[in-house]
Amino acid sequence: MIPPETQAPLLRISALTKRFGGFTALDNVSVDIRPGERFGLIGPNGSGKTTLINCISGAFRTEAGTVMFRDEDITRLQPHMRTRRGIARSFQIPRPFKSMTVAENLMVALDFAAVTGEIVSAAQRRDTMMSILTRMGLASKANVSATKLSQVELRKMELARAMATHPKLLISDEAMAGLSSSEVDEVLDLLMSLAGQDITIIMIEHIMQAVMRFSDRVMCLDAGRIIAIGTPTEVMANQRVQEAYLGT
Ligand SMILES: Nc1ncnc2c1ncn2[C@@H]1O[C@H](COP(=O)(O)OP(=O)(O)OP(=O)(O)O)[C@@H](O)[C@H]1O
Repeated sequence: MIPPETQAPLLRISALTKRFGGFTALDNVSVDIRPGERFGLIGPNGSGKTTLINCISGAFRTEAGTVMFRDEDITRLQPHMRTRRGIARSFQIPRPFKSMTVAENLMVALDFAAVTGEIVSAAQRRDTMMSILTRMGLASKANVSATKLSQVELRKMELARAMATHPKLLISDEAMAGLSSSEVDEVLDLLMSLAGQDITIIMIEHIMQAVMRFSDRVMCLDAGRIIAIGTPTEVMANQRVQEAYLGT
């Protein structure tokens, strides 16, 4: 087996800088993320976490630096093309189509993800949809209106929609915010099981215990810069992290 640190990175971010007018939200950020890694991204409010994932997903153009994904330079690629390459993102606040059932919501995501020219029968699409819902523990909710879902079910559906694009890299943006501790465990278990299935996951999370349990490595941003990167234990013990993030 190839040791993880010698594998080619799935995602390589090099010297990335993002400015909003005169304000620098990301300042010369470089990091490699390995295939299969569970990567926690932390930092205080306004430190640049969302900006970084917007630069990875393509929502933001960058001023300088490059984003390489599976050895391809995707820095200038449109967001939907990055989705097709295998980058998916779940949003902190799920916005399902309220007039639709869970199954219909997922079908929309599957349609979006469909490769142009690929012929997939309705039965195949339905099978794919049901297998994703089963993986997410939502099979019994397939025909339920999205408006009837609980908060934790909505978060799972948001992850299911991201999974519909068959990602190699899944970026989970605060999927656990506002959930009870048992619900946090449910979503964490789900993300763990996805990570065990050939999916690399970047998890943005403010719930420290979840980050600690989930991550192989953690990176902490502060004011747009990386102040620490390493194992969860190393990062939590880092004095700059404690000062910046934990306010101690
Ligand atoms: N579209 C934008 N226009 C102007 N400034 C922005 C924009 N998006 C983010 N910023 C600024 O960039 C900085 C980083 O914001 P970002 O949302 O990336 O932080 P964050 O670490 O995700 O914070 P939080 O934990 O609160 O979500 C903040 O000062 C924010 O105000």
